[in-house]
Amino acid sequence: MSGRNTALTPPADATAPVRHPDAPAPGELLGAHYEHCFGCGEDQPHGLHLESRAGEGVRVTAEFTVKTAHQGAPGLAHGGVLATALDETLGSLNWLLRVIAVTGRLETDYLRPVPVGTVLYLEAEVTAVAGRKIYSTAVGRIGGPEGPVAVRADALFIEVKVDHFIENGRPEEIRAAMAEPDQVRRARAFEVNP
Ligand SMILES: CCCCC/C=C\C/C=C\C/C=C\C/C=C\CCCC(=O)SCCNC(=O)CCNC(=O)[C@H](O)C(C)(C)COP(=O)(O)OP(=O)(O)OC[C@H]1O[C@@H](n2cnc3c(N)ncnc32)[C@H](O)[C@@H]1OP(=O)(O)O
Repeated sequence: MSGRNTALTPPADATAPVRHPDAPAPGELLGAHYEHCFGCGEDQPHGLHLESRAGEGVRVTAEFTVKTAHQGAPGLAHGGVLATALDETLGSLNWLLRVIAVTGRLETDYLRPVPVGTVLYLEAEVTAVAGRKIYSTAVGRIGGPEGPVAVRADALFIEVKVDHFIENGRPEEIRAAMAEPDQVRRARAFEVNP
């Protein structure tokens, strides 16, 4: 094995990301894109209830509190749960670009154990865009927003059309989401994974 996968290195013709003019203002909470989302959904009892906030440029911050339900080893967060928190934070960057995109690749480094009860302070930014490919990176700190880095990730998101969700999602949930009377909530439900 020889280090990072080259699929996460932007190609030579990649460009700097551009914050959409209608992106939420820095400091604004982004809210859940779908109430049943495992990462951010407020009506998802098993979820992480991660809250992301717009930053400057194409950056976001988020906080995730590690609960007893998130354990892998006794008293420590499960690595897959931490990967989910990183994925969700990285996914919320798409809101600032105003594109719909799904995770194609997510590469995670675990640098320090994360005990139950910890608040993980996450920051993510888009580093480059090449056609449908969105390159991004994230860190998760413990002890405070300036604390030591416990986890980090690099990711490649791929832009998709809303049809991606309608064609691939289970009909029951698609119908329920389409029936949502609030237009904004209905649109946001299809921003990420079914
Ligand atoms: C209607 C509303 C409008 C408003 C929208 C506004 C804002 C949206 C904002 C906010 C979102 C908010 C919050 C998000 C929160 C959470 C995030 C969680 C995200 C997830 O948890 S999401 C679930 C897991 N995710 C999947 O469920 C994907 C399954 N997968 C597929 O559905 C396909 O696999 C797909 C679509 C990815 C690609 O398929 P495809 O046929 O469309 O495209 P294709 O294969 O041609 O790839 C095109 C180029 O990407 C390269 N590429 C592709 N995959 C790669 C990989 N893995 N590694 C390296 N490179 C890869 C190719 O090499 C090619 O590169 P090149 O063009 O250079 O050749």
